[in-house]
Amino acid sequence: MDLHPTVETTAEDIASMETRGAATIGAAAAAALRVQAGESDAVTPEAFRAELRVAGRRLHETRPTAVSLPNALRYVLRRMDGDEVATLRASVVKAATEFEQRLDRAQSQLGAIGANRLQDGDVVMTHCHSTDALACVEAALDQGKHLEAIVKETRPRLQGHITARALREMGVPVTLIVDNAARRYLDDADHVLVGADAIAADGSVVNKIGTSGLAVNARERGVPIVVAAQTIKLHPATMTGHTVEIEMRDEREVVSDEDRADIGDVAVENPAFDVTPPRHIDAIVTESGQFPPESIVTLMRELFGDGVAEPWVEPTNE
Ligand SMILES: O=P(O)(O)OC[C@H]1O[C@H](OP(=O)(O)O)[C@H](O)[C@@H]1O
Repeated sequence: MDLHPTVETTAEDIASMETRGAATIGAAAAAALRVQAGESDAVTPEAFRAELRVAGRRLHETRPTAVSLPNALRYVLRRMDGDEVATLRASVVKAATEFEQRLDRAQSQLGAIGANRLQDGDVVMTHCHSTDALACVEAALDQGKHLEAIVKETRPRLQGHITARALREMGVPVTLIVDNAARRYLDDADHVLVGADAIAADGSVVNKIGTSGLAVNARERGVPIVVAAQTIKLHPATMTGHTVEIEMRDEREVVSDEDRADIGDVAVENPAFDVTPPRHIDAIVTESGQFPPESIVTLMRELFGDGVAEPWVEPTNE
């Protein structure tokens, strides 16, 4: 069975974080399935279905935390339908395209909702780089509000630099700070605005490592913490008690081989994400409205029912 090279390249780019950010990963995975379907030379429907499932599995095994990835694969693979290769192909291509359109639409709807929380003259503190969070800022700017930003650099991968550049391009004055300076600068901030990689049924938010400490400090300083997250970030399996796996990345992201040799024999840990409990979050902004974290489970039930299978398992009841 041949996987299209695009699937392999997409998977490698996701694993290396060349392609990163929860929504972007989901979109890239859907696009890779579209290529696999479009270019497949499978001659039987069974072979075609099997090929798409293998592609889904390859894409899914790249990074474990951002639930947008399995949610995207599930969206596309569950709509794979037909008795012939041609119809199966068309169904996957259609679903992948539809998924990408929904993602874009959801992000702009979410932006408009999030923008209502931001007042003219406000200062937002950001952590990492979130396209959902930036959509809120962009929508507020479109409403004519003036905003400023304090941007945490976000060790070890420095996604704060991406955020700083994006905000500067929007015309927002940016102050870039090291992560350790966050508490000091919280007194100058009106909001902490972050994205999410996964949201659990109890309203816990899994986001870039450092988010939970920032949220605790923000609470203590009285600065509201807002999470901008499309519903694709809702983690359906947490409704039935599953926990979210936290990705552990290579220690060389934290310390170079040279520095490592210099320091000597120590353990280095590099978790990519942490969990912020619902009590430290003021609101989760989605395209369906903004929710106190404790009530997000209602939205999850509405969207997913009582639970879901893995994306590559053929549905039995649809
Ligand atoms: O979907 P959007 O809002 O763009 O990004 C959501 C989240 O994805 C990122 O993870 P990473 O940099 O891929 O590890 C950050 O944790 C960010 O908050």
